[in-house]
Amino acid sequence: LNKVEEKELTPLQEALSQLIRQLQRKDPSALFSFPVTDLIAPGYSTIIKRPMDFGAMKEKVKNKYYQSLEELKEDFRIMCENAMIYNKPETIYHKAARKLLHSGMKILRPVRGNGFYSKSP
Ligand SMILES: COc1ccc(C(=O)NC2CCC2)cc1-c1cc(C(C)=O)n2cccnc12
Repeated sequence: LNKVEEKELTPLQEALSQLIRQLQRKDPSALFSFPVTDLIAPGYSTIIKRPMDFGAMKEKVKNKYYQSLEELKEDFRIMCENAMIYNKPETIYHKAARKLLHSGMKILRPVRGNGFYSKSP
């Protein structure tokens, strides 16, 4: 019988998944859950060179792309900064991104890599 082996999550994957869940609670309208398309945001793909969203971050955790907490933090920052670059300051998206960045950093800043996972010695 082909046994479906359940995917054991590594401690890092567990920690990163938990952090993303906490961060997503700060985005109740799910404006950052999925990729921004050129359809809803004209010219987006020409302006924003490194698109990022929570779905992509979860995929990267699943594929063991992240080697450290720092790399997740960087993607989170890029995601928020993209929204503050593309959307004018008075838009709900720019304001939501600024708010998300601040509340998200309160969650991520105190989280200490235990040294084992961070690349830098
Ligand atoms: C996955 O992205 C989205 C998903 C849903 C919505 C959405 O529900 N917009 C309604 C709230 C007022 C229209 C908006 C967005 C959205 C995010 C963004 C970001 C993050 O820049 N955005 C920019 C311009 C236009 N729409 C958006």
